[in-house]
Amino acid sequence: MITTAGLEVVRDGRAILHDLDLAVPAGSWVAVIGPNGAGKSTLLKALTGLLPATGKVVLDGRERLTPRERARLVAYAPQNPALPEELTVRQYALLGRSPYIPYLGREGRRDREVVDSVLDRLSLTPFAGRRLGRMSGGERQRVVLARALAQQAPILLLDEPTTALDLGHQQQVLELLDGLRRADGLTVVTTLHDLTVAGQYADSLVLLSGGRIAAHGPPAEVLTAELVSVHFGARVSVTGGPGGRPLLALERP
Ligand SMILES: Nc1ncnc2c1ncn2[C@@H]1O[C@H](COP(=O)(O)OP(=O)(O)OP(=O)(O)O)[C@@H](O)[C@H]1O
Repeated sequence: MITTAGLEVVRDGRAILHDLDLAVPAGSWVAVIGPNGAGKSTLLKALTGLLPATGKVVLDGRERLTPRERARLVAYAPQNPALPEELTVRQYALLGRSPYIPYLGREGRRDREVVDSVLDRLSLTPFAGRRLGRMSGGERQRVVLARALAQQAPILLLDEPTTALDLGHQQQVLELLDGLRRADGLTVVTTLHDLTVAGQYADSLVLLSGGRIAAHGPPAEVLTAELVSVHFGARVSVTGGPGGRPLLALERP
């Protein structure tokens, strides 16, 4: 569903991503992990076409897409988007329907139904009429996700979708994403800082370090104490959890 070949991003004269070759199969969930500054957010932005990059990015077999085609194919939720404070939750989520609304047209019944359903699934219905400037950090993060999900695109690129969420809402969002990809065959790429969570939900992990792929594979192959020590400088113990998926715990030095 997503492939890159020789993907390179240079910003302010400095190479941020180097020669990345990636393949994300349709219907899979790939988590991009790595230390701060490794290039995770940059990779997601390059996949959306938001950043100038060299090399190839092929989405659903296509290298060239109009903005409208791209918006129907890829939904992207950035880490900390600037939100228009005066818009209500519902108005903001409706922006996700823009690729389906004719030029100079208005949203229709189907658009409103999709948005209502997404707000419901993210427990945002009680906030539908509330302005974004009056929402908490975690509530705003769920609204950003609601807009991305309302887009109903087959590829979801989510940058740290759960950082501001409490444990219950983290689980709700992660289970919702997992359910969507199983039911609708969505392809999901997320950056995630919580390595155990990444290993619990993703089919495969891409470990980025210094803008290069340091490891790529199933969670048990990437989440080893050695790789975590080398690339994060952290000491952890790794045990096998349900389904052989690794559980990591910090160890005091
Ligand atoms: N607009 C920019 N101009 C120049 N350099 C940038 C820009 N944005 C990010 N960078 C640099 O690119 C590198 C990768 O940044 P990126 O945000 O992709 O890292 P990340 O892996 O997502 O980090 P984090 O875990 O801290 O979110 C960093 O060294 C950062 O300083």
